[in-house]
Amino acid sequence: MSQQRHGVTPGNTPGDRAGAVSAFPDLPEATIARLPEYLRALHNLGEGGSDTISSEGLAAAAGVNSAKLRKDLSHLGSYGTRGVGYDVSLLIEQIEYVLGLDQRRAVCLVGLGNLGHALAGYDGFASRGFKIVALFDADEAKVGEEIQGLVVRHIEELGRVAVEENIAIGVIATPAGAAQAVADVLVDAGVTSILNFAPCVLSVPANVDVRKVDLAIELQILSFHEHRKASLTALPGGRSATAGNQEAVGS
Ligand SMILES: NC(=O)c1ccc[n+]([C@@H]2O[C@H](COP(=O)([O-])OP(=O)(O)OC[C@H]3O[C@@H](n4cnc5c(N)ncnc54)[C@H](O)[C@@H]3O)[C@@H](O)[C@H]2O)c1
Repeated sequence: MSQQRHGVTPGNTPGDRAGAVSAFPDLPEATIARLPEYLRALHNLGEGGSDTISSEGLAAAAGVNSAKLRKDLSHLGSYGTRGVGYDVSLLIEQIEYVLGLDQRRAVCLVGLGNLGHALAGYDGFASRGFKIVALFDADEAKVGEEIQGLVVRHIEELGRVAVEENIAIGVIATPAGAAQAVADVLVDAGVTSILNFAPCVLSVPANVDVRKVDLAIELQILSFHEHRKASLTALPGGRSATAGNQEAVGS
């Protein structure tokens, strides 16, 4: 889990223009985790030519329940128009504003092994507003290697490069045993957001946000659901499994 901070940003938010919110909203963690899903669905709808979308339509496109979606969007001061639905481009603007995606954030990646190579080669980050600007590894054999136009630098260069490149987010893809030391280097370099792929808990100061991605945990959660469904169908009278549910990885 991350330690999230959501400060108040005074001023003219898109929500203000819609006449709804007057300050930066303090959002529930679960709502924040769903906003990127809504955004992805809205971009797809917009590209498909939709100007407006009903809450049911957007909920279906995002794979969530429509009551949950309406509640989430009400936190942004977005209620849609009865009989019309939500304005797709306005809602994109509102969500991008709240997620801070109206600013491009520089990202560095530490650990260029199997996972690091895959992440460095993924072009989906740039299209969603994140640019990987620097790659670091501790292995001299990897330093100097070029991946997607970036040269892998030694981890010792991180402090200087983080300042030069104004790095906002550090991604850790090292073995678990090295992750805390890497997190310390990132924190010392002034990086206050970390995405950790290593299977370990990081200790960081209160002003640093950490998000952890662990696909093995997601598989274990699915394993629980498989186990539960099997136990339900095994009940006397053959009760069927409950309706499917979808959650984004990491939410
Ligand atoms: N989150 C997930 O779902 C997921 C999936 C796969 C792997 N992982 C984790 O991601 C991490 C990387 O996995 P991998 O298969 O790419 O490992 P890998 O061994 O192939 O690569 C690790 C890289 O980290 C570098 N490294 C080690 N110590 C370092 C340090 N102090 N500073 C900078 N770089 C350092 C190594 O030189 C190497 O290049 C592991 O912790 C693994 O458990 C997570």
